[in-house]
Amino acid sequence: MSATPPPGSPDTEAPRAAIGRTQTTTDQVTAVPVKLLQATLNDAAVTPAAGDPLPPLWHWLYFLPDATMSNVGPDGHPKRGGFLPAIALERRMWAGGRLTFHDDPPRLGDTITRDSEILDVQEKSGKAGDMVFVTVRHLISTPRGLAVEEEQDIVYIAMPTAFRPPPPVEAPADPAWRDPMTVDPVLLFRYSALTFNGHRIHYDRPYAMDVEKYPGLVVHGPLQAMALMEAARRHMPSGRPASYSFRGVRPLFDFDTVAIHAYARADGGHDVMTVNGDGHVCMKATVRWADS
Ligand SMILES: C/C(=C\C(=O)SCCNC(=O)CCNC(=O)[C@H](O)C(C)(C)COP(=O)(O)OP(=O)(O)OC[C@H]1O[C@@H](n2cnc3c(N)ncnc32)[C@H](O)[C@@H]1OP(=O)(O)O)C(=O)O
Repeated sequence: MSATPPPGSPDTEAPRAAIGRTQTTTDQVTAVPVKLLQATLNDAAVTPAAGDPLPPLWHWLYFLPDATMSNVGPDGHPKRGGFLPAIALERRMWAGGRLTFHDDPPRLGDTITRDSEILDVQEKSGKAGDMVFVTVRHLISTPRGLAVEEEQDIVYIAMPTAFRPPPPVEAPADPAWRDPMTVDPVLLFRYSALTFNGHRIHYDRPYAMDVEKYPGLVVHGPLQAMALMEAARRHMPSGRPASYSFRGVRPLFDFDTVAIHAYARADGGHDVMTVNGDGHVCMKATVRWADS
């Protein structure tokens, strides 16, 4: 385990030396981000009140990165170094995650604590070339105890010279349900603002296209994961998600026509996925329901 270097200082150690590094942060579950995300997701939910439970995944509205402008890197994220290892590969993507939701969620008004640990740093070679996956575990607690266990996978890839999408994965036929999802630059801007995510691929088209070589603005992985979870909850109103896992398979863009497909699983859960206009899966997620 290594001590956390100051933000922006290059990690002189091997990236795997960061494994075991820990960080604890606290925050307050306030109403304004909840109201603004409801509006952003076109959700006509009632005004949030003290004591209301946060829907699953909505803890992503808290514990936001607060790097000063002088500590922001060229991609708009906090400069490399600090808690996360300073990976040299320039292009960062949110690759996936796994969550367990305990019985008593964070509630409006709670002071919440996030205990984070770098669980793994793995160099891999894939179709996109050399990659480094960093897995971070977050344990989210309220005054009543552990509420959410989460593992996040972040991937770093070399800056490409041209956009080379992963091989397409066709969405299976005959979904149990299929909902349209509208994505556009305003949605992406609002989600970036709500999560204080400065990554320029989501709102700065010249940067996204000229520097990272995407064909358009990239839809956030966490936004897709949330949209999939919200769709699953709409269709299963009496279900309580017990666990959730998701993986970004293919980038989704602001110009795409998007649908959310769902497929019932033999274990009582659902596979849900964002599917682009070509019928290709972009994010694939699995929700398992408590008591199913
Ligand atoms: C927020 C935020 C950023 C974002 O939101 S970025 C937008 C959301 N993320 C995406 O759109 C990711 C889309 N996915 C991809 O572009 C590709 O799947 C990816 C991640 C570049 C990998 O593609 P490859 O074709 O190179 O992968 P391979 O099939 O060759 O697999 C090689 C090994 O990597 C493992 N792997 C692949 N994808 C994932 C994944 N999503 N999560 C975890 N692991 C993955 C795969 O299992 C192979 O491993 P082996 O051990 O079997 O070698 C922000 O920055 O904050």
